Amino acid sequence: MATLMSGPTSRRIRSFVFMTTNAENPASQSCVLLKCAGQLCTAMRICRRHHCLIIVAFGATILTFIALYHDLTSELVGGPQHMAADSVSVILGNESQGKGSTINTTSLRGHGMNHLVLQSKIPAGQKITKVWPEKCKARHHIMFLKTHKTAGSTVLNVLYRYGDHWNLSFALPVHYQFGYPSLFRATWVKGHDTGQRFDLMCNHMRFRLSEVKKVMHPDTFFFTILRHPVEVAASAFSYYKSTASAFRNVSSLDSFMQNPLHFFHPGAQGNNYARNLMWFDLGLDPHKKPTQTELQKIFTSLDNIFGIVLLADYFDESMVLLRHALCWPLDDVVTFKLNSRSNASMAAISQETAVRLRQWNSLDWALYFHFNTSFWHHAARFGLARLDAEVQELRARKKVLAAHCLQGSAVEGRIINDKRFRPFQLGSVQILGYNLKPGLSREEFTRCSRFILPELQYKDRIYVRQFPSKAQARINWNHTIGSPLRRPPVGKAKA
Ligand SMILES: Nc1ncnc2c1ncn2[C@@H]1O[C@H](COP(=O)(O)OS(=O)(=O)O)[C@@H](OP(=O)(O)O)[C@H]1O
Repeated sequence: MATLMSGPTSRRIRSFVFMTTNAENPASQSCVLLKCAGQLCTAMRICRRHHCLIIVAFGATILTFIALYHDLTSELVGGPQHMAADSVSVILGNESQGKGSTINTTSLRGHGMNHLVLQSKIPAGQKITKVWPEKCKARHHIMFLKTHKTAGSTVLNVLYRYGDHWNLSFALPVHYQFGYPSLFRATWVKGHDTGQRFDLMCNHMRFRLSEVKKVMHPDTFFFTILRHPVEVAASAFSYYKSTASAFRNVSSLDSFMQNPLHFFHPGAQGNNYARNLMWFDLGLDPHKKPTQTELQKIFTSLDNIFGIVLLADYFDESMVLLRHALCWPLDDVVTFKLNSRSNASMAAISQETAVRLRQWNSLDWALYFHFNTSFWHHAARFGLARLDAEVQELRARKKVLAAHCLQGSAVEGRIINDKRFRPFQLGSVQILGYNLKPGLSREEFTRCSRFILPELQYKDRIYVRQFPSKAQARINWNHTIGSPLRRPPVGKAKA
């Protein structure tokens, strides 16, 4: 995060000084100088907070001095140090138009190396008009509505890692899930009877706002994720083939869509997975077709509840917008794709079936259409060029992390050596997971494992942290998917 403290000072060298704060260490503030000469900008940490205030107080003269002698100054104020800010966006304006018209995002990263942490080309004829973002505070009160088959497990991993790191409290289900497919009830949250309000909530549920509010803080930020309904239907068909009664006696999605009403009986076991699944998960009535006016009312109400609705189909863009909405560092939304099907488990969808699926899931289609539009409005407000630049940066970091942590790409469960990283398998569909690179140090193994730990294992880990006295009784330590990464020392956990 950065707060602009002072503007340009000289014609030859344009400089900005701004404060940075570090989401990982809010107490550490420092002062960063962004110096642009010609088309090249460099950013560096120049001093700590109190020096920054002095610099700002004395204004342009000192600033220019620093800009010219920044190497020397850097040495004087303590030499190379770890950069506190994680990213700074520079908004560029067209000189002739005067106002900012182009947006460019650059990344300000420290590696504990020398002072040079950012280099960015500024196109000819443009000038810096603003340094972004404005001051913001990382959100720690969050409710993620995890819809089914929409990349929710990957988002969940982001939240688990974040909450784990900051020791935040999670609203966890008393049993396996929050009573799904029934509408959510606050009494299904473990510890609700203590009157505790939780920081994070993110497990599958059928959404009911009034009940969720009972266990969450009043300033909770709500978000969810949707996916193209044809993709959701295809994923749900293979995953819930034996769970949904509508799918059980049909060989393929094509055959199902030839005559869905022959197989589908509303309300029959598991059939929430077979039609308008996202609509259902949002707590809406799948048996009643709303009028246009009712539909608009529903959308307005959802718009008011959810601060952002992500799209699995634009996952990286979603992560960037999310991290800005939450005021989190970019590194916190770096992910590996979790819970994906193997190629062998995927069947091609014919054009004809895709059209039928859209009609069959018309409520999901209406939802997706509405939130796809609002997503891109959100993206446009953020700035498409800025978004694109940050998406590239996110992908680059993902690549570096993968090269560091992973042994190859995602593989079938049976090929995963360490049982703790095997994802839950349902029916005959193959769900992929990862092997970690051999030879990682203990710290690196722990760090890397957080990114690939499947949902159930991570939930158990958090459960152990949050309810140490209950954990041993609840968790089957020898279970292939249930054992946590580090078993608590014998004798510490009480039944
Ligand atoms: N990062 C990213 N980008 C795009 N798509 C992704 C991503 N992560 C997961 N996925 C896909 O999401 C599907 C699994 O969704 P969920 O994790 O929500 O499933 S579940 O309801 O929790 O079982 C599953 O889809 P299918 O492979 O089509 O089944 C995953 O491949």
